[in-house]
Amino acid sequence: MDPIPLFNQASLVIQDCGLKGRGVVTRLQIPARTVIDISPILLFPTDEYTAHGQYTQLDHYTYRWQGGMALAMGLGSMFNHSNKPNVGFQRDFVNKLIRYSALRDIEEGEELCISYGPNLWFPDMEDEEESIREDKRERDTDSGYNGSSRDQARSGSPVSDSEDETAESFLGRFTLSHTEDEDDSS
Ligand SMILES: C[S@@+](CC[C@H](N)C(=O)[O-])C[C@H]1O[C@@H](n2cnc3c(N)ncnc32)[C@H](O)[C@@H]1O
Repeated sequence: MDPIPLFNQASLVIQDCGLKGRGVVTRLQIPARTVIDISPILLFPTDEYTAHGQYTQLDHYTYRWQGGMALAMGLGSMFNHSNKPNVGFQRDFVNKLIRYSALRDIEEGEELCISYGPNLWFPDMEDEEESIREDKRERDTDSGYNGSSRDQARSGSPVSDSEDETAESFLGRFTLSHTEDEDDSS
């Protein structure tokens, strides 16, 4: 798939991110704390989601929300997961939207990832991809090539925690049963 530029965010593209499927990549540097996107959400009430949504593709995309599960309309549904996210998000229950912002300076060519939290419902391919990149770097170094800017950016240091909410609130099928307890207690 050729990278698809986004009209409202000229520096961002949706592109094939290998084993993770499609993802969001920036073509320009993004300073820390920049608001990257504001996605309105579509709310699925708990009873509807429990009866139907959780058995569908929606379950790969929905966020935990007050009163149910929410689908982020726009970029919010396209961020892949990383254990070292460079994007944080905050849910705005009143206005029914999610704000995404840069947790650190992000380099040109980096994929923008959030954290889905500890309970993933798929094998995390980030490590796999990193080892593939590492192998490639070793081969390229042997051949005198120094690697692309993206390769270098992706091997950077871990991201520090942010006051932004991380994706303990991003839910997949295996964490659904915790939803209401956690929401009720907050
Ligand atoms: C919200 S979607 C992200 C967009 C998705 N890649 C796509 O092409 O539509 C979440 C899904 O992306 C994939 N995904 C996200 N992060 C991943 C990762 N680190 N490793 C493997 N798969 C990942 C999983 O299939 C997950 O269910």
